[in-house]
Amino acid sequence: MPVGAAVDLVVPGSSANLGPGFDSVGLALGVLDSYRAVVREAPGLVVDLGEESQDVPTDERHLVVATMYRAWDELGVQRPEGLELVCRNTIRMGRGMGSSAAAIVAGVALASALARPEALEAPEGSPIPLDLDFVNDLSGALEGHPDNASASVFGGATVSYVESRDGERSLPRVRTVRLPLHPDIRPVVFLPSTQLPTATARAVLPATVPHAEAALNSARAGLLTFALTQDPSLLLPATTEWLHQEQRRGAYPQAMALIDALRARGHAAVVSGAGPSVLVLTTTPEQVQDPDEAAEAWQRLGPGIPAVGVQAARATLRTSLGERTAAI
Ligand SMILES: Nc1ncnc2c1ncn2[C@@H]1O[C@H](COP(=O)(O)OP(=O)(O)OP(=O)(O)O)[C@@H](O)[C@H]1O
Ligand SMILES: N[C@@H](CCO)C(=O)O
Repeated sequence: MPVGAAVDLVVPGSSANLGPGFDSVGLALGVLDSYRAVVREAPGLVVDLGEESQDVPTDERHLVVATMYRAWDELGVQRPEGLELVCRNTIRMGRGMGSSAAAIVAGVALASALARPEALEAPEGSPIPLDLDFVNDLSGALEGHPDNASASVFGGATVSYVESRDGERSLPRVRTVRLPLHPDIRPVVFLPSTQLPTATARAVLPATVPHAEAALNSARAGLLTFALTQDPSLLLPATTEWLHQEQRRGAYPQAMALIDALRARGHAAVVSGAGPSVLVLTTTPEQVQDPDEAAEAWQRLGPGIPAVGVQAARATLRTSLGERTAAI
């Protein structure tokens, strides 16, 4: 990989599950992480977390760096001796806003983009095309479930499924379709101050569910795609589910209390991903307020739904990352 190759990248966070679409349905959210990766002549790794940095390692264990190394291995590309990664993160970690999936998507996309000649030769600031299917496949495999990653890759609302585990490929193949979202749907997110690691939330899930409950869930998952695309008035019944929220209630009791209160008022409230954020899908966002503001300090966001996902461009090294990524 040539010294001087440089890529700027922006990737949205996401919500996952949306009720019955456990591990399959994703929704991109307008909360963005930005990265700059530069191949340096000086050997070694430099990770710049910025002033708002969250608590993550700055060596090869950094999730974006570790993913870049993994993606280069997968692509058969040799790692550069010198690498600088600048991170400007606004997706809060451990909240169910898809931070780890966005970091993995960023890592795969940065590695792919740096391996292309455009990363060195294209005019500064020009877009670098990405093989989004490759980014989606590897990101879903590394994350362990494709829902958040697919939304960060493609933007909008996504439904993902694994096509085969037949052993012909080293990775299962993730297939993703984008739903043509009804234009009136708006997300409202209630962000808590506390974190819940996804691994903890997954550890409390049962190994099996009764067949009758799986059948109920599958009906609502089908209804969810109709409500999201055709008829948002069905979002309340379409976001009822049987696979994960009740089973995790003990892991995020405040989130479930807020969801119960919002749903009792007719709002389609669900746990966002593995929690503990709460997502409400609505056509009347101004009517969605915390019914019990005293109970927990929720930060209310109206992030919008980006129509595109991860984007890369030849870095403009004279410009700071924040100024640059605003323009990608
Ligand atoms: N942008 C990032 N940069 C570096 N490491 C990250 C980043 N995002 C997540 N991580 C790592 O992943 C861990 C949190 O991941 P986790 O999956 O628990 O939360 P999440 O991705 O925010 O939530 P969810 O997957 O439910 O949406 C962090 O503790 C950190 O180690
Ligand atoms: N579908 C995942 C999303 C969190 O990463 C879960 O609920 O565990």
